[in-house]
Amino acid sequence: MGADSGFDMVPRLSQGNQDRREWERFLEGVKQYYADDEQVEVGPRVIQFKAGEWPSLPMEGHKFLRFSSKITGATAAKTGVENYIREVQELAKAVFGGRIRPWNELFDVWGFYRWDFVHATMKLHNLVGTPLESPAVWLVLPSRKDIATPEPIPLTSVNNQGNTDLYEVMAIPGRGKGLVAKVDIPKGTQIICEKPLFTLRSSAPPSMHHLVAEKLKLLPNDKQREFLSLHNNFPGQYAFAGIMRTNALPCGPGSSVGGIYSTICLINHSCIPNAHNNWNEEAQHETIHATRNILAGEEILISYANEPSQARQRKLRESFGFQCSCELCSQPLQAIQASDKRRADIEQLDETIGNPVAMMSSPQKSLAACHDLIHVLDQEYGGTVIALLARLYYDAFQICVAHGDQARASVFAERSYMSRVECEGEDSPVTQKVKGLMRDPTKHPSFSAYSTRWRSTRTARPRNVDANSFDKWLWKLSG
Ligand SMILES: C[S@@+](CC[C@H](N)C(=O)[O-])C[C@H]1O[C@@H](n2cnc3c(N)ncnc32)[C@H](O)[C@@H]1O
Repeated sequence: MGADSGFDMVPRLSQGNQDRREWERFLEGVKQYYADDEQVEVGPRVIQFKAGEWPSLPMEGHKFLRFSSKITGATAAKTGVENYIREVQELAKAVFGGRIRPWNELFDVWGFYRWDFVHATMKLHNLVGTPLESPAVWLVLPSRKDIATPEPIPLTSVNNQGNTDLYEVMAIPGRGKGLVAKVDIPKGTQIICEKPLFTLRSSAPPSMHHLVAEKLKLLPNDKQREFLSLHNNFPGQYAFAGIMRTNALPCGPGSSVGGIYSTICLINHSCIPNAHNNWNEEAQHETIHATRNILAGEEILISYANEPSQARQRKLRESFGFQCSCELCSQPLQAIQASDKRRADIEQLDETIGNPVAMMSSPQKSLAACHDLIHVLDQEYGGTVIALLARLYYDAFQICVAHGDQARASVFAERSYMSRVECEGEDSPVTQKVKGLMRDPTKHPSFSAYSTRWRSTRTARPRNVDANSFDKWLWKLSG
């Protein structure tokens, strides 16, 4: 018997340079502090607490989540475990400040992370002892790769606007406020669905300021306050226009109409996002979906810009007024250059795919460019760019449909549909449109518009073949 106490790290450590440096500084602090204490050993990759059955745990490349101990009267007194917790907590606070959240179940102060999630993570690392039985001090350090293995924590309710079961608003070092996942959020989950406070077409600051004032007059007081509390990177004479410029999200790709949202506008940018925002024109609302599994304690991040780093940074600076400090932008120069090369390749392949003359005269080359693009996208974004994949599969659909190939067209439409469901939801008008084309590609206006050289029926796809052979057929690969 006994109660647990400790502290959590919220948001959890990222793989970014600043977090790595702070983690190193924290470890160095622990090392120096316990230099004369034989019970504690801090190696380059391990903190080992030797008293009782305290475990030693690997750290490199992992993310710090929880440090805790079970307090049992006699054992606690014998091992002095409470002192260790308090001391390490102070050392952590000195480096990580407000990210360190102390808790003590004895006094009904609960941790940020749920125990079932923490236990699942510990099991993955084969940690010795069990936190429920031994007077142990634990550092729980899950890595990104662990995410597929723990049982996802059931989501208790539908995730509409105002339901904060999935996330909470928190201060994020260097980025103002942000949204942080409270539980593991599986890929494809709709995290938020929100109606805008208002939408407005973009215009020059003086007129924008005036138009926003008109919109605000129509809102109730609490909604006016929500707008006024949003961040402004362009303070000055036209403050309302500054808030719009900092926060508005386009109502659809490339739209000059922007929407303002009380919650969604608190989501920060990452050049490698883990979530996707989408405007549903029919329902007139914006949704946020997880584009990969997001761990409890991770910040929820969307992308405001996708270009190679120089163009991207310029856009973020000039259009949105900030210098990006995301995981990618805080990588060493060499890694950023490698990413730039991939993003330039992505742009180049996009151009090739979108070239109508090539699509008409040499569709096989256009299809090959789609195939190449999948690999570059995967290398750059690690499978988190469902929205880009949805578009890519739709491009491949268009190439096939324009040459009368219903079999391939319906497979590509199916893939595009599945990606759309994951990043926009079943009820998105675009998802529904692609679903219709998946069932009957001939409904597309450019069916057989360029030629019938690839003519096939919808059911002519190969059956009972392995994935490799199917892919060879689908992409018209030789060999
Ligand atoms: C739409 S707001 C997001 C919420 C905002 N952090 C807040 O406190 O209200 C966009 C602003 O957040 C900050 N921000 C977002 N992503 C960032 C990033 N990757 N690096 C640095 N600042 C960021 C910038 O100040 C940006 O103008």
